[in-house]
Amino acid sequence: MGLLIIGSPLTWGETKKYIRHVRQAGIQQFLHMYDTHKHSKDIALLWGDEIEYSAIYLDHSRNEARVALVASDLLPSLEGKGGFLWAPEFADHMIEGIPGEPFSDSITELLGIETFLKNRRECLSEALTAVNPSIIPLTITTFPRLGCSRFTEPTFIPSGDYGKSFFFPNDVINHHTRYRSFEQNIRERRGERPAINIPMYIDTDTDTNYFTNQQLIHNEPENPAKPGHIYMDHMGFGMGNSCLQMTYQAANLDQARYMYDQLSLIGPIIVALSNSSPLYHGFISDLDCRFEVIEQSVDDRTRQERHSSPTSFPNSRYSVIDCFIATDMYNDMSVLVDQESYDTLTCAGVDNILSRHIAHLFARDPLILYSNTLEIDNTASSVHFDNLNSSNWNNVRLKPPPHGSTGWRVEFRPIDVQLTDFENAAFMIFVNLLLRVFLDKNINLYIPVSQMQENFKRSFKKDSCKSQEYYFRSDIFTPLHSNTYDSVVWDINTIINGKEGIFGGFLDLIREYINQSDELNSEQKLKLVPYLNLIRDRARGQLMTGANWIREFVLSHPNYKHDSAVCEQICFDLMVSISKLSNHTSHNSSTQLTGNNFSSFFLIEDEL
Ligand SMILES: Nc1ncnc2c1ncn2[C@@H]1O[C@H](COP(=O)(O)OP(=O)(O)OP(=O)(O)O)[C@@H](O)[C@H]1O
Ligand SMILES: N[C@@H](CCC(=O)O)C(=O)O
Ligand SMILES: N[C@@H](CS)C(=O)O
Repeated sequence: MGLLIIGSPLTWGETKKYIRHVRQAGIQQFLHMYDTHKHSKDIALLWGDEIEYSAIYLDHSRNEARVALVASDLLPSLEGKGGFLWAPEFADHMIEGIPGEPFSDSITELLGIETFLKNRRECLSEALTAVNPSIIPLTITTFPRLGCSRFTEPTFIPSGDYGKSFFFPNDVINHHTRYRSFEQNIRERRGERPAINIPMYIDTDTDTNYFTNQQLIHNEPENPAKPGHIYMDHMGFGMGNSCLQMTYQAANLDQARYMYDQLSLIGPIIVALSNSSPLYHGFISDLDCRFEVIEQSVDDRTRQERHSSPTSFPNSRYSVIDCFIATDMYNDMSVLVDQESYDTLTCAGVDNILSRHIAHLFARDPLILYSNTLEIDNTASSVHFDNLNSSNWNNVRLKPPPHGSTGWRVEFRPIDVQLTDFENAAFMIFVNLLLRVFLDKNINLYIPVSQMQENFKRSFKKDSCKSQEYYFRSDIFTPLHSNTYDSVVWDINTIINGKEGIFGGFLDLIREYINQSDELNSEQKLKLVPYLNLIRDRARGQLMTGANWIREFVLSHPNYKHDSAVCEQICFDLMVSISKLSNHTSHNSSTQLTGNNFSSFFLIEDEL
């Protein structure tokens, strides 16, 4: 959702004049929040999810599926509906669902998450049906034919204006000024339209020059499309994709910093288990995750910054983090900072590591500015801080307490949204329990940042749950400030399910934690099992990820021509199948995406 301000956004030309002002004010706003809350403690582990739903129009008369551009008009009437919060997202077919109030720190509450998600989907479904009975909410990460001809309902044609997309009409963007300004200002700062090139899955009859040979692109002074790649040229190809995010409130600032680092470190493992997005722009890709597509779609760096300048960022503003914030010991990447921000923070008493994190975020330019918030009381507002914090789209985000009773929060952001409520619930439960284990046992997952970044790269690849191995700390029980460490390279199955004599596995730690907790009775413990079995069986390679399932669906479709293309009929059938799956799957009815052996996971009380 991001920071939604009502007002008139400035153009990029105007915004540029205030960059230093925004940085200076943003740092003062951070310092105010920091000073007020640096000693806050014993705050409860509240948490909440964010799911980005897609409104999909199914045209049964033509067997075509399209994205339904309804969000801007629908959202006012959704306010408060069902007790949920509903928010806009970048594209007008996206609607974000958030709990009305954050969930509590009770483990018992986790048992109701799937029902909560089903109710939220049902609530949105009713609202969409009232607009048009042919529109349904799906939790797909990417619409497979995003950017192909007539992919929207109603139909819009790309304008063809200079610098704009050849494929993606700006009418697809949500009407809130935030999103339209992002698209324009990122493009203007960059100096040209985004160029997203994603490796294509190559089959026997694939035309690897499909995009390079397209007439419009071919006429460009320099062909931005790469052979053997799926080419996309608009921010919406990335930010039009959906994820599942979870936000956790920490007991205090130190714990938030620990959570930020550890959640970042487990990111690649959770990504590999949850990948759900192999299709882009009408083609099958060689990736399973949306992350690198979004990374390229919002890359606002100029050509010079991207290619040579040693004083500029090596990556996009949507990226994996470059430094940990609870310790410096594993920070082996050079980190660009805004020096003035860093000096102000350190002079005000913020330690070097946290100062560097904030000054690193502040080395990016603010992208959107509103004339009505330019001059603001820095002790009463965090608008300029949030401007930069919320447009550094990293795999994790530290969120300072804006007001009153809220604590320091950490947002876990890397994973694709799952096709079904059951799977989304499973990942919320798994990450939540794992985080509790980490806090309970002071688990130490640290490896160098460079190895964590390499893990992420591996986790985005095709079939990364089975085909890749990941750097992992060989002893995760070493004290957090111990200065000896060793990393090994393990597969996901070892990390999740363990290997005799080597590592017990994350699920074993969760099992031990649940068995020691007196919060759940035997029956309640059993209810957690199917969710954890999903994780167990994906890690074993016995259950497909969403990405595997989607890829197989396309490859085995009778209309598939071995050319890597996802035609209208395949796309329609896929959307219909996902709709059936998401409406009918419960953990004990599906054989496709869930496990069926519920009994032997936990030690049940009778057996204790
Ligand atoms: N005090 C809290 N502790 C933990 N989670 C919270 C708390 N307050 C809100 N959340 C959760 O944080 C998530 C994001 O909330 P919200 O949309 O209000 O924040 P935001 O800053 O606008 O988000 P984003 O960073 O995604 O733009 C939701 O899941 C919400 O339930
Ligand atoms: N849709 C984006 C996240 C947008 C946001 O920052 O909230 C993603 O899939 O990562
Ligand atoms: N969720 C993103 C989309 S651009 C933001 O608002 O920051």
